[in-house]
Amino acid sequence: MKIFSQQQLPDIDAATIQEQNIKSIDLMERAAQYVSLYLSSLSYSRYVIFAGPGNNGGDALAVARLLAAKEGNNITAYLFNIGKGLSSNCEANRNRLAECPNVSFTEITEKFEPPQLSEDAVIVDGLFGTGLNKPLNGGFGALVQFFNASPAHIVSIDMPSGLMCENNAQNVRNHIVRANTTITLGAPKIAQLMADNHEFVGKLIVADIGLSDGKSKGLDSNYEFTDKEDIKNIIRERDSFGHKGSFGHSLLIASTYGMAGAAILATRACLRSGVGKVTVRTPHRNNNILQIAIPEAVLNLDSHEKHFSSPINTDDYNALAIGPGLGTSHDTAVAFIEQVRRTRIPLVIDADGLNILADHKGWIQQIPSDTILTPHFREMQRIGSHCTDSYSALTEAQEMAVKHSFFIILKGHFTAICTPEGKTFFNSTGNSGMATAGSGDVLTGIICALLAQKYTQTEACRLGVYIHGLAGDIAANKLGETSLIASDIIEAIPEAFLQLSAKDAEKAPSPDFLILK
Ligand SMILES: NC(=O)C1=CN([C@@H]2O[C@H](COP(=O)(O)OP(=O)(O)OC[C@H]3O[C@@H](n4cnc5c(N)ncnc54)[C@H](OP(=O)(O)O)[C@@H]3O)[C@@H](O)[C@H]2O)[C@H](O)CC1
Ligand SMILES: [K+]
Repeated sequence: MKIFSQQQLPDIDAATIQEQNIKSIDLMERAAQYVSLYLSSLSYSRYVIFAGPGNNGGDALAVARLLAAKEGNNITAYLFNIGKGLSSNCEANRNRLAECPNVSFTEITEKFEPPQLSEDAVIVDGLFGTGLNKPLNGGFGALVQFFNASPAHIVSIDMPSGLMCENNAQNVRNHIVRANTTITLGAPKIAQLMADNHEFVGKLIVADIGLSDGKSKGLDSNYEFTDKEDIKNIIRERDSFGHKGSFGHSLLIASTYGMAGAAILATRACLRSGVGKVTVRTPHRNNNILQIAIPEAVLNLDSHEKHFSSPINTDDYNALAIGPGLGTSHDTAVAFIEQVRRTRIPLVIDADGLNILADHKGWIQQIPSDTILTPHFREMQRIGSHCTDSYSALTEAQEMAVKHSFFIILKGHFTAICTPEGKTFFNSTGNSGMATAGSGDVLTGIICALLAQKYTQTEACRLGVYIHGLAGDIAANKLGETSLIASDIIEAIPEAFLQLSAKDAEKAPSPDFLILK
């Protein structure tokens, strides 16, 4: 699913109207139908609707009318018409609502007497949507504070009012609605996917209102939201005649003595992700624990007892992941950069690999093109130079990906994959239970397995992040998010692949058919 910027949204509306031969007010009605359907599904009977002067307000007034058509709903609507007048569709919906008998409707042109709002009411926030062009202040700022202080449940239409579509660094945070739920129209907006805006967005629901994909107008976007359909187009069937060699050989360089768990988690995840063979390079003293924990893995022991100290030739391998539990001692850092510099196979750098780069920023220039880096927000802050919030971290990851020809996986609730071509893919799977020790090592193992199977870097990143999140969701469904640990994610990887693989799911249509393997 493509994500369009704020500037592009009016063009998408225009394309939709033209392609489907409808009027813009019909599109508004469609949006309002989705929102009112959702609101009716909540077990509230009192709805207090707040409409602004633009089309977001128009949506809200249409929602008020549609909700009023259902028996038993107690609807109050306020329209704030205090500036330069209303948009034409907002005005049309005001006129339609004025004819509706069972709505208490007030148009505010000057003074507003706020109603009593108790916890059994829903505030429907239709003040401002994607047309917001500066932070809210004055009366609207105070109105937002009134919403946020009330015990009522808040549902925002399209955007929590006051939130900008992309960059909110200069915004006034206490003048942004803190919604319980945001129903966004067509596709998510970039600001809604940023971790530090979660407190405003609440639960994010996307209403598919049948918008154009922009093709007819030649509109493209650098942002995409990866969904199940995209993944089904990426994932390949396994070659039935394949052998161990055809599914690739992954090399993992991981773990100091005392951190063997990182290597174990990454290796297990790698083995569960379809690779033919895995070799782990690790210090001597990790020998016994790794041999016992993962009998399927081959060990390549570093001569040093306790840490990675000397690089190896990677010619016999198809992909390398380096960093989980690796340590950051001087000896290891020197071996790390030597290893990375001489590597000519697809490469993933994670965890302590990123910490070493943070300690030696100049080394970033020496990392080969097409390397995958997997920082979370704090690691991105360490390897970058100017991230202060989620959006600036994303911007810096995008710039770094283009400048150095890297793939940067910025891990978070909506993990973002930034490519050398300037594209950003947001992931749609995963949950907060996955914010647990070792979860990143699992992702690194999965991606290394996919690279060894000759998925391109873009495919391996998108598929790997999706599978990792899906496995986390499957595990959380069984165990709950609170108790989830990294090993549970690995246990659920097979189920995640099963859910995505057409071949694995194929069943004989009747007993008259016998599907040969
Ligand atoms: N395709 C879709 O997704 C559809 C979306 N719909 C809805 O339309 C809105 C966007 O509507 P738009 O009219 O462009 O914008 P808004 O309603 O968000 O706001 C515009 C008005 O707000 C004024 N404004 C902007 N910033 C401020 C501010 N800080 N303080 C006060 N007033 C502000 C602006 O006035 P200006 O003179 O400043 O331009 C406008 O009056 C979208 O979010 C959806 O809800 C369609 O209904 C269906 C299709
Ligand atoms: K809104």
